[in-house]
Order: sequence, then C-alpha cells, then structure tokens
Amino acid sequence: MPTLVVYNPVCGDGTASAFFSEHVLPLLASAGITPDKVLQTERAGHAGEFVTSHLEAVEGPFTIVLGSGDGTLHEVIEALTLTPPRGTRASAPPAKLAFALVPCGTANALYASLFPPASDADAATPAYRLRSLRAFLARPAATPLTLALTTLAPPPHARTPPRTAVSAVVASTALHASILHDSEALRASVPGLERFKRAAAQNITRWYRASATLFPVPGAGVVQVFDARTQAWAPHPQSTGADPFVDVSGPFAYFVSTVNVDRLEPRFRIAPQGRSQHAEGQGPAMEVVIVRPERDPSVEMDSEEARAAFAEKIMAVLGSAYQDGAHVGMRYAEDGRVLADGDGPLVVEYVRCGGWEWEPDDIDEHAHYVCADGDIHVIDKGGKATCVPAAPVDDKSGFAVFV
Ligand SMILES: Nc1ncnc2c1ncn2[C@@H]1O[C@H](COP(=O)(O)OP(=O)(O)OP(=O)(O)O)[C@@H](O)[C@H]1O
Repeated sequence: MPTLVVYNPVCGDGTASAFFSEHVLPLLASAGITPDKVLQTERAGHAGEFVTSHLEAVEGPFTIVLGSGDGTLHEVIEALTLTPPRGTRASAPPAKLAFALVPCGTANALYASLFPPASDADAATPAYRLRSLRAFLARPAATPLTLALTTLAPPPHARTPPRTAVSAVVASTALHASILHDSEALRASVPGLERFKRAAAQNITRWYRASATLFPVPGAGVVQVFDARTQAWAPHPQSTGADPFVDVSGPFAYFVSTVNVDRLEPRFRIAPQGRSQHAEGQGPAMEVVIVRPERDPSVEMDSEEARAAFAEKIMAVLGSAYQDGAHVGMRYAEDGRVLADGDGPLVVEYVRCGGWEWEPDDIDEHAHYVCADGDIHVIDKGGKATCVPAAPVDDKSGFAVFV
C-alpha cells in the first residue's frame, strides 16, 4: 500500500522533526517500508494540499504516517472531504485513507483517546508515541473514524451558500468555542498557554443565548442519556418514538460534541463513554456534553451575582472531568451546591445523539461561534449550525486509524 509520511515541525514543543529522524523513519526502514513521499510541512494548509494533490495523481488506498496534533489531522481530513474529486480521485473508486498517528501536538486528543497513557511520564516515551505506527507495521485492520459534519447555514433567503466544517474530534459552541476564539485573538499579545487561561477568564461568566435541538441516534430511534449510576445509556425522557427530537432551551454555559474520543487532553475525559462500543447497528452517533445554568436550583434569575456564583460551579464541574470523567455523575443539592452524587438534578446533561442544531439568539455575539477541531467559524446573524455524524459506508472507503 502506498505510504506517505507527513509531519508538522512547529506543532507541540517543536520536536516532530527530531522524533521522525530518530525514531519514525528508522522504524519504517527496518520494516522494509520506503515511503512514497516524506513531507515536512512549511505552513498551515500545506498538509491538506499535499495529500489532496497526491491522491489526485495516485490511486489508493493509502497509509499516512502523520506526525502532528489534532489540528493537522483535521486539516487533511477537511481538505479531502470538501475538495471536489479531480484526476484519479474522480475516476477511481473511493479509496480508504488510514493514518498511523505519531502524537507531536499539544493535546493530541484523538491519540490519547485511542491509546490512553498510563501517566504523563508514559506519554512522553518513544514507545508510547510509536504505538499507532507499530499497529500499522503489524498490519491489523485500521479502526474507522466517524466524522462530524457541521453545516453553517445563513438566514433563510440569504444569497450566500451554507458552509461545512469537518471534524474528527470536537464540534462545539458556547464556552469551549469562545475560549478558542478569544485565545486566537490574544495570540499576538499573550505568549504560550497563558492565552488560553486569559481567554477562559474572559468567558467563564458568560451565559450563551441559543436554542438547540438534539436528533435521535438513527438505529436506536431516540436520543440517549447517560446514567452514571448504572453506567448505561437510557432513552432521554423527552425523546419518544412519536417525537424523538429533543428541544433544549438556553441559556447555555457549555455545549461540546465529540466523535471518536473520550477526552480532549490526555486526562480531560469530557465524554467518558466516547470510546465504549455502541450497540450493533445503531448507525453513526455523537456524544454531547451540555451544562445549562438554569438547571441549578439556586439560580433564580440571570444576574451578575448568579453568573459569578455559577462560574465557580462550572470550573469545579469541568475540573472533575480530570478525575476520570467524574463530572457526568455530579448532581445539585436542593440549595444548589454541587455534589459528587445524590438524588438532585444532574449538573451535566451527557447525551448520545444523531446530531444537533444550534440557533443562536441574534443579540448574543459569542453564541455565534462554532469550533470544529480548533478552527473557529461564525454563524451568520439569523443563521444556525447543524452538526451530524458520518461514518464510512464500507471498509474500503473513508478515514481510519491504526490502533
Ligand atoms: N509548518 C507549519 N507552520 C505553521 N503552521 C503549520 C505548519 N504545519 C501545520 N501547521 C498548522 O499548525 C496548526 C496546529 O497544528 P497541530 O494541531 O498539528 O498541533 P498542535 O496545535 O500543537 O496540537 P493539538 O491540536 O494536539 O493541540 C494546524 O492548524 C496546522 O494547519
């Protein structure tokens, strides 16, 4: 099978180039594999352009040994999904693209989900970082990836066409998207990871005005909600055979949907069931983690004090995602305190669904941001975003990862 090697020399701590020279290329050589091409990317967009034009010239299936974080993987997948097929890509049957991932980025959410590290020290070892590559060399079948396709629709009667974003890890709105949006704006003035902290502080007290709808999981016929006590999925109480769609009214604090992953950083298990097997024949699904302030029994109205008090709670709840995903079992006491368990309402709504729609209120600028694997998109005023999961139709097409 043709093999391409692509790595991003500037991602993470900037050591991909050295790691490929010292470990990846020698390991491929010792296995008798000569890559068709080796690309060290020179700019954002380069990896996507390179892979797309290679596939227009050479018939697949292909393996790509990819040294990057989630952003460069996203770039390749989005470029191939959105570029109309030309050349060999148009004339040959759809060819599968399987990735041997070498984690070189900052968060490496997909890799950390597929290969949960035993510890921070483990994650830094060459042996850990070569696990997907070794799986490729051992030649088992690659695991298919589900994609999340987010369509950003303009208002009805607008002249602009809808746009689509493709993600393999996360599609989000509310706090997560706002932090990524603002941290990008701070990139020039605030160095390093400090800009994420600053962006989080700017957004933690915001409540996002929007209405959302959750779509049923195709094979299950309903939206499902996770019960942390039984550790099982159950039909969402508002999702019935007669009306399986669930309307979720705002305001929202947090709205994150994931595919393929249970974590967004090695220890941040935001969707703790994200790697568990779905029931046979349920069709493509995604998980959504929602926090809405008005579920808190102590919130009586939207005021500055209420937002400040709720900010403390959401920080504590999201912090619990680092405790092996404990946030999904947290409940409110009658006075609004957040408890690890109990009989009160769940703080986090953790659902599995067949997609979602998000319609921001016109007046709330920050509710218009959508994050697709780190890229920030802005919903037009009067428009909405619709996100659905898509899985490869067979084992000869789509994207996959060696695990
Ligand atoms: N040579 C390059 N110079 C500048 N930017 C690049 C280059 N190659 C790729 N990029 C861009 O760098 C961005 C970040 O890369 P990537 O996601 O791989 O690393 P990261 O952000 O450190 O990791 P993670 O996404 O895991 O946190 C991507 O959007 C990609 O398009």
